[in-house]
Amino acid sequence: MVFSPPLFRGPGPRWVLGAVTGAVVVAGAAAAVSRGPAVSFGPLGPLAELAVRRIRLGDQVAAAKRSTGAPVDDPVREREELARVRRRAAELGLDPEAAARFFEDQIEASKVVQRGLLERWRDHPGEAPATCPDLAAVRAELDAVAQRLLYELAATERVRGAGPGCAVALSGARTAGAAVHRLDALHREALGIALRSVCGVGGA
Ligand SMILES: C=C(O[C@@H]1C=C(C(=O)O)C=C[C@H]1O)C(=O)O
Repeated sequence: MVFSPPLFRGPGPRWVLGAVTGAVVVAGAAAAVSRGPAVSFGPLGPLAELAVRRIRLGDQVAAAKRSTGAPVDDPVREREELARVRRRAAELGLDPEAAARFFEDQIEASKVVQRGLLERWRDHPGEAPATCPDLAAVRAELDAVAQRLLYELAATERVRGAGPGCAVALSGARTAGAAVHRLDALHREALGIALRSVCGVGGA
């Protein structure tokens, strides 16, 4: 289910706009939770959904690394991913460097989640997952999500260039994504990092 409010461009005090948007978002998200299916809010909703999906995959990466003892940081893998992002962004008519900066945020968000969870599981071993995901399989999923994120960046170029309208749309999408997926403080922090440059990621 997708809510698609128009971008607000009219005059009027910003706080009224923010309050109304916030109320609509929370009400919409709460209704969606009660009905169960995934929901995305507004024109940037799908992008926020994908960012949440990628952050959630960080949980599985952390579980895999907890079992194997592999470090959170893998600079070689990061470089490979960013090179691929630059290449594919250019194919889609996006600014490769801006797209790479957006993905640096996705990577940072994942590492914040991984470090947070590994610390939590070290201090409370009873909360640690019993299973050990296959890191290669999780990485294949991360790659698939990356491609979808790039498509969304391309599809939302106009919205992301809409100045204050972008900030309003992003706030709604982020709030709805966090509420619908019931993100805890750690994952909300990660979502903030993942989406912080959305309104500044330009096209070619
Ligand atoms: C997700 C991983 O952990 C880190 C985060 C990465 C990412 O978000 O793409 C890539 C490499 C690691 O620095 C991983 O090792 O695959």
